[in-house]
Amino acid sequence: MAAFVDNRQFGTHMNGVVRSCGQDLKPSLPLDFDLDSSSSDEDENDDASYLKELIRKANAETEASVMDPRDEGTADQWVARNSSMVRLTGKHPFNAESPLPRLMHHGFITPVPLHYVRNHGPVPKAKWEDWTVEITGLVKRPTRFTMDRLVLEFPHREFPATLVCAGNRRKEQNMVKKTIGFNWGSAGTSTSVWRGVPLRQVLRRCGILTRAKGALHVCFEGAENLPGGGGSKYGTSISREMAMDPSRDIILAYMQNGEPLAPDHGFPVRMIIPGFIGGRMVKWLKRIVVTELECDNHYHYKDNRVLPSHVSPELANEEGWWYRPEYIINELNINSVITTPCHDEILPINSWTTQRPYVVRGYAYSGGGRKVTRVEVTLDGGETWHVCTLDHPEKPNKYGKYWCWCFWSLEVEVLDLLGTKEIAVRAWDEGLNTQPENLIWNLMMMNNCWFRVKTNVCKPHKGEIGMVFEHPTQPGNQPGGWMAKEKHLETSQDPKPSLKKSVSTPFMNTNSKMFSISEVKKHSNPDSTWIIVHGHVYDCTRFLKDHPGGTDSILINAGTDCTEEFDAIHSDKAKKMLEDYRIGQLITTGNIHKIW
Ligand code: HEM
Repeated sequence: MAAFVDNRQFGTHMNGVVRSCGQDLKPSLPLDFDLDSSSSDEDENDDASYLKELIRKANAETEASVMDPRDEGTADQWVARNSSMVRLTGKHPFNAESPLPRLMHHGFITPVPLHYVRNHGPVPKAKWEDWTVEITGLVKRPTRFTMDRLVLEFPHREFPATLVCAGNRRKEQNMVKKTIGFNWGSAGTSTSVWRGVPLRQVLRRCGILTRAKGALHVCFEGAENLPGGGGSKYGTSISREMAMDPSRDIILAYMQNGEPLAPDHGFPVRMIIPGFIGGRMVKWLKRIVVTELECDNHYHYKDNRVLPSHVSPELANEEGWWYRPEYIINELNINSVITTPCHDEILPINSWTTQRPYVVRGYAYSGGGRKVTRVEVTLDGGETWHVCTLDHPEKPNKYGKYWCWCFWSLEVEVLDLLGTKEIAVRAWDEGLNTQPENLIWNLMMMNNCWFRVKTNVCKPHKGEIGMVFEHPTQPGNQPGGWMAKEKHLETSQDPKPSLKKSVSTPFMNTNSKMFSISEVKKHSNPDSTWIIVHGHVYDCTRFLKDHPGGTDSILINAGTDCTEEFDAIHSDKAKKMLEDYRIGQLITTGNIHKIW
């Protein structure tokens, strides 16, 4: 296998289109650049035909990206997206996951338009030829690389890696008690073939200083022009040990599934840190700073942490929980999900279906390169477990690390399914980590309890019986899932006011001025911004500049009823804050809108 891959075939990019620039492009290299040391141990497991085949398969069944009318009027109206993606934070910013069956249909490599997206703000309008990545801080040779220099001066690495948002499966947490995050279902994960230049080689080229000289952390800074949130850019850091560890395959990626990155995935360049949570893989990468201290960006501290269950946002602020290093999340935890049966699937019970086994299927992943070694399914609440068949389509790297999800399956007799109330799955990795039986609630993320699918008897047709399967939740504000039903049962039997009512009582404010919808519609600009939530009218004008979700996300809803979106996105704290902005109530054709 070639130790050094000539990148000149890649050429120059213009607005995401590859333009070959031939052999005459020979950028000058620094005098002390050591070609050999930067390439010899990195490229051994690049297997061109294996990667080509993965990419071919991923792109064989096209999944279109189109201009989505939902983006009209937002800063992202120029970004093409797949219309099946489930939007989790309203129109803007774009946070979305694929419907789970659609994601699974494509198997190992996810087509780019179906890859989950986590954006904190508008997508930067980047141009390949203008973009630079600056390497600075505790390095001997601070350098600003153009994209062409990055591509041409370093050997590339290319391999498949699964990305997971640390919030994957968060809606289950939110059903127990609202966290400060929005409702990810179980498709907050996807796999691509990524190509990029190794971070450690870039840092070595720039002469990263020694630990003794204080070079302990490597900070990544993106270009997002972010609203509120205490900082205008997304940023985070990892330790020097991780950044320089050759076994971790950390790259500055510029291609995904054989194409330049899509705007939503960080065009022209982003970090890929295999085995880590997506939140450390900064998109639209602008700067890498080597420092003595961890990155001081708002998102580095106030996001991507698992705090003890009793810690509320207020306590986290008062007692400084955000800043305790032991609660940071870097590597993914072990997780698995049942994908077949899918939610609402019906299995008719008849002489044909009972003659053959039903195949239960799903995905599993773990962090830090740890291989998933076992997946087990129980049909009796954990009394007995069936060991599933595993399919690991990836080749581990030369250090034995696994960066991708795997798939599992188990043949089950239909009559056994008929006798059960629940199918549950748990996975194990080579560190013998496994998933907890019950959800361990925390303020933010990393839910990995057993994934449970409930079964119920139903009548698919007259005179026929069948089984219907129910997943715990559905993503975003989509209704459905057994957790919602159980919560409803709990609250309807509870004589005390429900959580939702007790914490979301903007209505203690006795202002009862009445407004017609046409009056509200007039206030849809930055000078006067009104919204309707649950039949109440709010004037958000003075809050626009402070809104953690950005000015745009409120402005595009100004003058309208955005109850569904507001509820889907916000924490109880945010709902309480709304109280301060209430100015009255909505009149609907003579009736007062029903409250809550
Ligand atoms: C006065 C009205 C509003 C208040 C007080 C408010 C408050 C907040 C707060 C506190 C957050 C941080 C996350 C949390 O604690 O839940 C947030 C985030 C956010 N809000 Fe609002 N919000 C308001 C209106 C809106 C509206 C009308 C929309 C659009 C429907 C919206 C969309 C968002 C989005 C997209 C985020 C970012 C979620 C993320 O990326 O994590 N907000 N808001």
